[in-house]
Amino acid sequence: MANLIVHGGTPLTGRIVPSANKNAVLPILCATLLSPHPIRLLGIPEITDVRKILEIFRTLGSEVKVNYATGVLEVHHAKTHFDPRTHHLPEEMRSSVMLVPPLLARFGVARIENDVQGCTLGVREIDPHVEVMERFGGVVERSRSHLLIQVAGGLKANHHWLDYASVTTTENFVLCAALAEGTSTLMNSASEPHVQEFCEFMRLLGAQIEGVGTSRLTVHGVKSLGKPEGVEFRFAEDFHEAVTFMALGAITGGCITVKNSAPEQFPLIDRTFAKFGVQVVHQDGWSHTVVDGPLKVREPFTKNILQKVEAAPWPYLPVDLLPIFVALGVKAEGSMMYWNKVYEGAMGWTSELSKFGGHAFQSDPHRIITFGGKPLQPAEVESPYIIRVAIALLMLACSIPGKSVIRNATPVRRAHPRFAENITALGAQVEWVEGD
Ligand SMILES: CC(=O)N[C@H]1[C@@H](OP(=O)(O)OP(=O)(O)OC[C@H]2O[C@@H](n3ccc(=O)[nH]c3=O)[C@H](O)[C@@H]2O)O[C@H](CO)[C@@H](O)[C@@H]1O
Ligand SMILES: C=C(OP(=O)(O)O)C(=O)O
Repeated sequence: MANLIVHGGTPLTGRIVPSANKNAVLPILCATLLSPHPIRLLGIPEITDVRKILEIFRTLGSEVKVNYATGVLEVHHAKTHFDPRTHHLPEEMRSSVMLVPPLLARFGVARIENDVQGCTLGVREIDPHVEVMERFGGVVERSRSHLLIQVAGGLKANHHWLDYASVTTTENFVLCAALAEGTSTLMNSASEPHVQEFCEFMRLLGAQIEGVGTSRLTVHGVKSLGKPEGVEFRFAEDFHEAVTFMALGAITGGCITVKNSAPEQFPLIDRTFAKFGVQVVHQDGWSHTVVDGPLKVREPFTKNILQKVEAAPWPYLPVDLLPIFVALGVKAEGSMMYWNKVYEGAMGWTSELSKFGGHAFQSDPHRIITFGGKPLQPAEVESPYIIRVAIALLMLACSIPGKSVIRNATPVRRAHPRFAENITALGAQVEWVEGD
């Protein structure tokens, strides 16, 4: 685990181009395994989860050439092989589960370890994924350490309706359906920007997908994916990172301008910023915040209710962004309620906020209330294993004059390449210290 040491109190200001969205990059990397032809990806971020997937590709015999300085990845799964007795998919990241469909499509067998984990946000279900595999003809065998999934005679198209709009289950459905025999439909599919970006990449490979961005996806199976001469795809900017940089500017009293090619995805995000007195301006492919005086929660017109931020599957505000707004709420004068409708274990870090002098109250597993604008002091805090909670704690540390320590900030490296370097260039004094 590594710690971040922060000397806060400097307004962060400048321009920055966000990196690619981890949650688009990971399913796209998994999708490359569906094709035996060369694939070139531009803008690949140097993050832990990418390294782990590339490592497994190399172990499987794929050709992988990556240059993180230029952001170019060339991957070619021509001589790839898979043996469930010796090849184990990485356990420390959720997206391992999206390697299963390509393995089933190409080798008829896949194995997934029992303990596949991601951020500690609560129960991360595996059942919806297993159900999808079974619907496509997978036969699942459970053992003490893993699940073995086999399919005889190719994947078979089907119609399925998810219990909830799960991001990676939707991506797994599309990964299975792309090469399945026949037409498949999925109801209650997820439609997050990263799901849409993943579907765009699948289309570039030749997948026939209708309904991208909606809750009903139709996929007409094709015989093969990719092109012998190769395909090239450039990742879009990560909206999580764009929001993070803008919020860092606003909380420190500075102004960070971020490249943003998709402002049409932002109306609800902009309205959420506005609840804290932060205006977002989108202009000529760039976005920045404008703050008039200290941050202040906007009073609702309805009497006797709390102002609130509700997070749920897209097109709601994404749950992964909630901690960023909690940091703003601790700083802003006034009260705000945050409602995480997805995870039951994502809000249990109010005690860390209180170490800064912040006042936050956890009302139930899904909700907290911030009573912001209290005097804050630097502190040594401990991040749970949740990417943007580590960042929310860092945001507060950057806004408070003096030295703070964010212990166990390592999850930041799962999603945001060169994060400390990037914010240093914007005026922050922050460094990594490898810890116990
Ligand atoms: C690699 C990747 O892309 N990870 C993202 C993906 O994870 P992931 O695809 O694992 O998240 P899901 O969309 O499946 O939802 C996560 C969990 O929430 C619960 N649930 C969710 C919705 C709902 O209506 N009811 C319900 O019970 C389930 O227990 C589920 O396990 O989407 C999450 C939700 O946007 C994000 O936090 C993760 O960053
Ligand atoms: C929860 C996250 O990721 P994962 O699903 O990979 O744990 C995240 O990106 O915030």
